[in-house]
Amino acid sequence: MKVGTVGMYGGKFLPCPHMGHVYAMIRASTMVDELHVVVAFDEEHEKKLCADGLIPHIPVRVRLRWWTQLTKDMPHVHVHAVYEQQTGHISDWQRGAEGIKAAIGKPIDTVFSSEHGYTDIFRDLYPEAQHVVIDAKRVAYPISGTMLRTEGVMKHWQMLPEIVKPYFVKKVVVVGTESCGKSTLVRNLANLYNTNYVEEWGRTYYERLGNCENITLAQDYPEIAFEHKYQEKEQLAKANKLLFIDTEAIVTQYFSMLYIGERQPILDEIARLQQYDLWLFLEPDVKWVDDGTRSFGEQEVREKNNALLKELLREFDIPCKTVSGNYQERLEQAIRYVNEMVEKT
Ligand SMILES: NC(=O)c1ccc[n+]([C@@H]2O[C@H](COP(=O)([O-])OP(=O)(O)OC[C@H]3O[C@@H](n4cnc5c(N)ncnc54)[C@H](O)[C@@H]3O)[C@@H](O)[C@H]2O)c1
Repeated sequence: MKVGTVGMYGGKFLPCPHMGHVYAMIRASTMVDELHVVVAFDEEHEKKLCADGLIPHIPVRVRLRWWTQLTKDMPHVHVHAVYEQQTGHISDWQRGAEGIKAAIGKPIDTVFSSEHGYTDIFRDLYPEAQHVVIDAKRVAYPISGTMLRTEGVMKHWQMLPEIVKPYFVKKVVVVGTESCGKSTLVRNLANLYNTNYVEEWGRTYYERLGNCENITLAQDYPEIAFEHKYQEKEQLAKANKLLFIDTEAIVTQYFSMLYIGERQPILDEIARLQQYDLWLFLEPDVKWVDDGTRSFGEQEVREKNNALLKELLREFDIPCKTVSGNYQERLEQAIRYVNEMVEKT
C-alpha cells in the first residue's frame, strides 16, 4: 500500500546492515515512490561503541558500499551517508535531520523506522511527515546491531545479507613444504566445518599446461599468486563462516627460490598485502608421498627446505601455529586452533 512519495529510512547500521534492516528497507520501498536510506555516522563515537564489542569498527564507507550493493537493482532507492555527531543530546538528532534534508534535497513525507519510541522526535524533526513503524517487535528477523557487536557475527550468521558475509569470513591458510599433507588437511577441515576451500593453484596451473612442474618459468609464479588470489575472492563469496586455503604468496615465493633460484619482489609485495586470520604451518614429519609432481623427497632436503620456508615466514612476522605428528594428530591440532580462533570472534 502506498503511503507517501518521498521516504527516509535512517540508522547507524553498525557493524553492518543485517536482515532486519534489509526487510524494513524492502517493505518501505514498496510504500513510497522513492526511498532514501541514510547511513548516519560519527566515526569517533562509533569506535568507542565498538571498543568493548567483538567486532572492530567498520568504516562508514564500507557500510555505504553494502547499502549501495543491496539496493543496486532498486532504481527508486537512493543511499546517502550523513554525519550526525553523537553526544547523547537531542540537538544531535536536530542537526542530523538538517543534514538528512540537505542530502535528500526535497520534502520528506514519510519517515520509516521500527521504533514506536521515535514517533515524538520525528514529529518535531519532520513535522510534514508521517512516521511508519515496520515490524516493531522484530518478528521477521529477531536481531539488532547491539547483538552483533556484543555477541559477534558467527552466532548470528543467518542474519547477515549474502553480500555482507564475505567481509566477516575467517580465512585459515595452511602452509608447508611439499608432501606434508596440506591439501588433505584443507579438504578435511572444509568438510568438517561445512564450508569450501581454495586449492593450491600451482598444481592446477601446471596441470593445465600438461604437467610441466619441472619446467617452470619465472613468470609462472606471479601468475600463480594472482590466480590464487582470484580463487580466494571467488570462494570467499560462497564461504560459510570460514574459508580454508591451501598455500599463499610466501609459499609461492619459496617455490620460485627452489625451482629457479629467484626471489621475486612482486611476490614479496603480494605477501605483504595479504591478510589471513589463522596460519597453520605443517611440519614435514609425515611420510613423503611421490605423486609424480614432487621433487624434493630426501629427508635431508625436506628439512633444509622446511627451514627456508620457516625463515621466509619469520621475515614477514607471520604468527604461525605449528601442526605436526600423524594425520590424526594433525587434524586434532588444526581443529583446536580453528575453534580457538572462532571463539574469539
Ligand atoms: N536525525 C535523524 O533524523 C535520524 C533519523 C533516523 C536515524 N538517525 C540516526 O540513526 C540512529 C538510529 O539508528 P539505530 O542505531 O536506532 O538503529 P540501527 O542502525 O540499528 O537501525 C536502523 C533502523 O532499523 C530498525 N531495525 C533495527 N533492527 C531491526 C530488525 N531486526 N527488524 C526491523 N527493523 C530493525 C531500527 O529500529 C531503526 O529504525 C540514531 O542514533 C541517529 O544517529 C537519525
